[in-house]
Amino acid sequence: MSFIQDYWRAVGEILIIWICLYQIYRAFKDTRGARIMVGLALLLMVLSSVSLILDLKVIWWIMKHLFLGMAAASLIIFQPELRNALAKLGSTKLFSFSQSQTHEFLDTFSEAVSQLSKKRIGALFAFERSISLKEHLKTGVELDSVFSPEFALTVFHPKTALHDGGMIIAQNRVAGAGCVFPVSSRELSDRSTGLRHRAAIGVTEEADCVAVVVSEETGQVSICVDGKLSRGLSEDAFRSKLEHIFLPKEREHEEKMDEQLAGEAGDLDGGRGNLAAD
Ligand SMILES: Nc1ncnc2c1ncn2[C@@H]1O[C@H](COP(=O)(O)OP(=O)(O)OP(=O)(O)O)[C@@H](O)[C@H]1O
Repeated sequence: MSFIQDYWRAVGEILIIWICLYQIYRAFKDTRGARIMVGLALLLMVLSSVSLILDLKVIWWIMKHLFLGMAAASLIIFQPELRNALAKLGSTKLFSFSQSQTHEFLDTFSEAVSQLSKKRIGALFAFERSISLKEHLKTGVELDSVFSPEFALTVFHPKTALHDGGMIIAQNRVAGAGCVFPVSSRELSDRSTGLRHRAAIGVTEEADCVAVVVSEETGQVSICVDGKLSRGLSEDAFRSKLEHIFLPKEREHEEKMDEQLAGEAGDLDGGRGNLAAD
């Protein structure tokens, strides 16, 4: 009986450890520090196995202490990702605005992006969420203005003083422009990715913000969340992605209604088919 209890406890422990390790792997696999950590872990595993098998006591002792060092190092290497994850845990509300206010803002914002794209005016926006973007505000000019398409077109016009850099939007207002965002140094599949797009990736890797890029070269519109860039979005796809991010509940509800209506339409067609067969 006690053997079975011990057996299940061991199985449970192994399962819990694997689930935790897998979740940690999933959360960090695309991050900048992941390769360093995987390399270090592999090196430590090989050295510890060799020292255990050959009974090399001094190396084993060093390995044991290095594990502790690695845990401390991971806190430093993954500091932005940990900050992000903890902020997500701590925040329950991303927008302190009513759904209708956010809806209105998204309409205005989509209109601005569409005009920027048609006119091929390069632009970069970062939407602040639970992690403050104050440190990036300091690199540009702090503002506190109502957002409008005309405002965005003026700021990003290539002949204005503020066009270089990104605009920060916080609480549906323009908090600053001409801000310098951290540029991601990650290796990207598309090697031609320029600095504006890399800055969008970089700032969303460091904070939980959402970045929107309009390419000056192609007019393409992209959204970046958690360092993942969705490029070349059509107007509809862009709008729907924005709603998914900022109005997730409303979007879910709409999708459910669509599915329900499609289902009902299918039932009706099926019914008609049966009647015809009869
Ligand atoms: N770190 C940064 N933070 C904010 N904006 C930046 C940063 N680096 C570059 N930019 C903006 O990007 C512009 C240069 O973009 P670049 O052509 O290198 O990028 P891109 O991704 O190819 O964009 P595009 O498709 O618009 O040309 C700069 O003029 C500047 O306004």
